[in-house]
Amino acid sequence: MALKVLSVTSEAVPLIKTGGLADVAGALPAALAPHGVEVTTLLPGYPAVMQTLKRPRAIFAWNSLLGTSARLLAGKLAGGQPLLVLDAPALYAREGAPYTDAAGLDWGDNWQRFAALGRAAADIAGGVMVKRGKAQRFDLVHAHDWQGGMAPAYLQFAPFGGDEGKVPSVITIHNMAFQGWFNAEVFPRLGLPDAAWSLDGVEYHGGVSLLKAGLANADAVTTVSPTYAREIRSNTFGMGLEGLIIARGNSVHGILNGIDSDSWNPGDDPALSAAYTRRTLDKRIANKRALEAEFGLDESDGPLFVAITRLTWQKGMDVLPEVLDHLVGIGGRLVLLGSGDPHLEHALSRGAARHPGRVGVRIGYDEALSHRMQGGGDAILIPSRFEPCGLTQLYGLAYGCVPVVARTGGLADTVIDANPAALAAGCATGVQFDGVNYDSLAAALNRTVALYHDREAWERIQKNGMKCDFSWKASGAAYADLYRSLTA
Ligand SMILES: Nc1ncnc2c1ncn2[C@@H]1O[C@H](COP(=O)(O)OP(=O)(O)O[C@H]2O[C@H](CO)[C@@H](O)[C@H](O)[C@H]2O)[C@@H](O)[C@H]1O
Repeated sequence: MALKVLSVTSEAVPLIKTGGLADVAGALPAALAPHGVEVTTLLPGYPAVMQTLKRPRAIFAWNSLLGTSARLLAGKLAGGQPLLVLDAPALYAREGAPYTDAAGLDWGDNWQRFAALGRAAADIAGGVMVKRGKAQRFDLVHAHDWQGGMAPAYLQFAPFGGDEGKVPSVITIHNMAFQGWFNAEVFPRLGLPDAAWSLDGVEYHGGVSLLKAGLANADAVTTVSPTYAREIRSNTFGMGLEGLIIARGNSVHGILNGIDSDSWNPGDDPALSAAYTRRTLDKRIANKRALEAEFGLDESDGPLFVAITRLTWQKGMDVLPEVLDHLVGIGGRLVLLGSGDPHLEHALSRGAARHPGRVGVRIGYDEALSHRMQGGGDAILIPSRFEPCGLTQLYGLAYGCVPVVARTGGLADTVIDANPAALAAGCATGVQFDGVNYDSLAAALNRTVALYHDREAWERIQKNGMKCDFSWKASGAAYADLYRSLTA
């Protein structure tokens, strides 16, 4: 019998995406299926999600889910896997982004929007739905980030059906920086017993943290790379939650993200002008020319850097504008696609205006363009200050767009620096540097440009990256093993 897992997430491709969480939550069902695990995804009913439901079927209704009426709709993901959508119009039927309004401010009722998601998950997993007289329970709940964090807390402190309904849970940290902290006033409205207002419960610094609620109460905690799993034991990366991570000891696991090798395959990618494999790398040049044209850059055989990113401090995007003059000075060019902090958007756009024909910036979000950039750029810049896993370096490896990365988190775990030993052994896949500041990034750019001009070495690096297997094969098996260890 397949193990039935309920994945509780606020994003999943292709339905709704603001970042990497969506890629991972969207890929998990297919990644787990070969291991005898049936993953059902539970998503909030944002307008973007509701629109995709074809003939939605209501399979359950709450009169009051934390004070609001809600229905559960059944649907299917693109791959045919089961999807549940929490249709609670008072919480989700609004214009704007999943977490913020049109002005970019957090929705004031985010505590309720995502506590309701957790409450619904605990009810569903505990068997609130009854089919032919039989409660439809799940074997395990897998919650993601702070938005899913209340599910383990409800399963622990207020399971549906009492102790009978206790279902084991896992929480995955995709980003420790977002902790879902709210004032103490929300506690009485969560429907939890007083015992939950405690060190082992949801209380955190005099308020409620949805992420802490999950970390303290899930049976296992995972994060998305082994290095980040170690880093979050320190205060720099743990961001206040390091003590709890240390206390959870061996229940904390680092499982690397995989990539969806069907959507990210340069040999068969409809977004590219020219498909190619590592055996036909010479065809890549057509994509580079197309990218230059798309961004209005001068045609050149020099290195073309790309960056595809949320524009935030995490991603080191405050350092990139500072280093632009240097990048251009050593013969490089850059095309950037991203959105986020308005100050960073301006700084980068100003940089592009200073270097016409050499630097192109597109502010916005564009999935197909991100593919064209991986397929036409020579190297992808990822100067993150912290990076739980990172996906764009994995896409870069698959596309022969050599990753130039800060040595942190999953970037440290997935890229082999082209140091003399790795070059001699013929196993380098990219460039790593330590510390995110002008000097370190400028030095990494110098090293990359020098490598680029050694055509033989560069091609070797590209091909090594393209040979790497960062599909979900190994990580799917690791999640399945973890689930089984908790349900045995
Ligand atoms: N403007 C744009 N246009 C088109 N596509 C864009 C884009 N900006 C970003 N993207 C895409 O969004 C995704 C971002 O992935 P990252 O791994 O960098 O995640 P992020 O920091 O959002 O997520 C967190 O969760 C993920 C998943 O666990 C971790 O890998 C990561 O380290 C952690 O910070 C990639 O698919 C990228 O191509």
